[in-house]
Amino acid sequence: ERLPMIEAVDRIPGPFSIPLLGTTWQLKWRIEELVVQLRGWAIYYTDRGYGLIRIWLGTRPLVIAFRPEYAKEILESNTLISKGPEYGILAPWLGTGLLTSTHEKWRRRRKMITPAFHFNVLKQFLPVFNKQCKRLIGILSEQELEKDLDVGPFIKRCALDIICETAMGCSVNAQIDTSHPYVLSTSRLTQIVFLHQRMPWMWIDLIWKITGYDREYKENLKILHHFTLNVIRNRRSEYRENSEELTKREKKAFLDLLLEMEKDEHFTDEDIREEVDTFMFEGHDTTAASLGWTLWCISHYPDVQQKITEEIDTVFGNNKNRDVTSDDLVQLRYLEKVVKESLRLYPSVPNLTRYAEEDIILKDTKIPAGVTLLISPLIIHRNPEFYPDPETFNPDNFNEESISSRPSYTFIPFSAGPRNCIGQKFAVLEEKTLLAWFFRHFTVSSHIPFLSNLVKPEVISAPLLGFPMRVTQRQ
Ligand code: HEM
Repeated sequence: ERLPMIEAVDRIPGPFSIPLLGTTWQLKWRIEELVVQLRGWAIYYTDRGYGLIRIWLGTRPLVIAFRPEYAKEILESNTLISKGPEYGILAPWLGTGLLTSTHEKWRRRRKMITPAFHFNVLKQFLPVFNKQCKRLIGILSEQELEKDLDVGPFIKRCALDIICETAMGCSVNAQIDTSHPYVLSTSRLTQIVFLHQRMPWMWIDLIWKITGYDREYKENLKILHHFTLNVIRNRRSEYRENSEELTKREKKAFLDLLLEMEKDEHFTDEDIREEVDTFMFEGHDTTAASLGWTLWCISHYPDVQQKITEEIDTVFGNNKNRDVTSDDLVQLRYLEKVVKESLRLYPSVPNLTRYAEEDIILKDTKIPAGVTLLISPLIIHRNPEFYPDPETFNPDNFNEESISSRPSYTFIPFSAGPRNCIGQKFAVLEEKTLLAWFFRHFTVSSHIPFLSNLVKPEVISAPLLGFPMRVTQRQ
């Protein structure tokens, strides 16, 4: 019964494919070249009037939507809410938490968890943001600043500390203890997940096992789950003993909010663990990548940096060490455009997928059940039809007039529709806070050509060269 599906898929245009290997043999091996190749196809097929192309990953059909109007139709759909099979590798780690669950379970959880991301809740996290960003500034100041510094790992550990404390209410102090087992396992797991997604032969159980990845994956998962479950159990027993006191507590982590929701719905430790692990997974690498790219962009655009520091100095005067407040963040409007523009050029999640569980019609194309639909923010965001000079970093792209001149779904770093990113406000607050600390203390510059730092579209958009730059203390 695969035959009608194969026929329907092959009615969609796409590069030459052969049985079994599909298009895989044509795909560029180096991941950063793959982006260039996909963009090439996007231009070739859109010039010929197509909005969709198909490729075969081995025997798995993938239909790529290059244009915003297709992205809109897919992402707004209330039925296309399941993720593609490449999320399968995340199942042992994240269970069926918010990112990976579907249907009724996802709907119920999404409704329950949404209030935990309300602005008033997020505001409570500012002290955590401030504490960790201040620590980052201290650590950066101690580095040898006479030569280029890769700021990536520093930012990543700061983001990890922030998400750990806001999600679980406890600290792993990754910024100080860089070899904490939880920190090492988290980063190794992300690498292994990507490796699995990228190499179709790893989908064969036997190969996955004999190469040793299966064992390594499980070992790291054990460390990670052990840690999260311990935190949850301790917290839960605190609640049992002293629930009133804790309900009144001002500084609450997401975990506390989940424990409070228990009154309405019984959660097992595992139910809570999958949500906490999901926040941990989704909530730090994404933000760290975005911040790294933002600094990369700024280090190449001194005029933008000038405007940022002027705005920051207007808000903070020369008070370098005062905590950032939510009022400050509202005033940092130019900085917000900078963050958005860097998410345009370098969306942390380069590709999104949905799985067609039944036959559907997209515009006038039949998509048979079994197809994975892929939307690439990375490619949509660099379409010259919507962004005249797409590879130039230009925060003015986010002036009101520019925004209103573009069709919808031309800027989707947080996805859109019912399954959009629940943490987007959290992410922007965190990023602005960190940048407000950073640019009160430092400036950045670079002698490496801007566009030579190609994007590696891994689970997140990783930089080919890291984020090396010259960091200078401000006088
Ligand atoms: C710059 C930072 C971030 C970016 C670019 C980003 C991007 C995204 C994107 C594109 C999706 C949709 C994924 C898909 O459809 O497969 C998503 C979902 C999600 N994000 Fe984020 N994210 C960021 C930060 C965060 C943070 C800080 C949190 C939590 C504190 C978070 C939690 C989630 C969750 C739970 C989902 C799943 C939502 C659902 O399916 O209902 N994200 N994010």
